[in-house]
Amino acid sequence: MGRPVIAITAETLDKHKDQDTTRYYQVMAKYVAPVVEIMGALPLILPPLADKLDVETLLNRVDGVLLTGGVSNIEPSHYQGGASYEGCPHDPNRDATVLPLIKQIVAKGMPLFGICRGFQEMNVAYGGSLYQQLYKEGQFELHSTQVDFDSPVDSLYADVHDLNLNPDGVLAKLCDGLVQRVNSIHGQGIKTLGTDIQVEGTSPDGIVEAFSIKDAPGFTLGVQWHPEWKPRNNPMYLAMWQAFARAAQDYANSKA
Ligand SMILES: N[C@@H](CCC(=O)NCCCC(=O)O)C(=O)O
Repeated sequence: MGRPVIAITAETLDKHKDQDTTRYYQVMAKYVAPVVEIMGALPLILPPLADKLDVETLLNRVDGVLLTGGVSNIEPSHYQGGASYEGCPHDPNRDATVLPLIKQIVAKGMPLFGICRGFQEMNVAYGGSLYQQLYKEGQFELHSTQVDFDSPVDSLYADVHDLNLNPDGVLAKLCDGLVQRVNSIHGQGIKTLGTDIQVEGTSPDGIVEAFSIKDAPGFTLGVQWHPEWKPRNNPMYLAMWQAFARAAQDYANSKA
């Protein structure tokens, strides 16, 4: 059997405003590494081409999709969230590419794994909404809601709070113990849950940290933290990549 192919969503980086000749489509290497090194899959970087992307060909060729994290935030118009706060970074190309894809991936039974921005994209695609600035709510101090990317990476990505798992969920079945530790690098968070979403885990202050899609025909998992960060150092992080790998291999085999 061939190795599965995993599409990995990229984000837009414009070196010069309004000049798409100096545009980059980029993915941090930490998202590619577990796809290659743990999953043994072939990574395919998916540029945010919006309606220029041939979705039918994409969905016929790949065996799983990884929705990456990203500094930019989903435009609040996608979840009736009012105006953006001043200076909020956006990536409209990424929104226009990823949001319409999500339900199609799930409907095909194709494995889907969403991380941080990717997790938020899954919630919004299913009709949910986000807090634009978690720290302004005053009750979610557990989260590094004003992320300082200049701090040393090992402290930026350190596990900082508990995760309470839903004992009936798919994530709990992958883990040894119902309380885990996770890192936290996000300024936004789930306000209302989309439809057909099963909560898999929450932080002690009540933020939804992990979910799956109810009754999905294939593997689905979205998480607010970063399991791509040193996944071999945290048994739950590793188990999640291994579960995604098994699902993608099964999906690839089913097409053969
Ligand atoms: N912008 C959103 C999502 C947070 C997120 O994906 N952070 C990733 C940062 C870069 C990385 O390590 O990949 C929010 O702020 O909530």
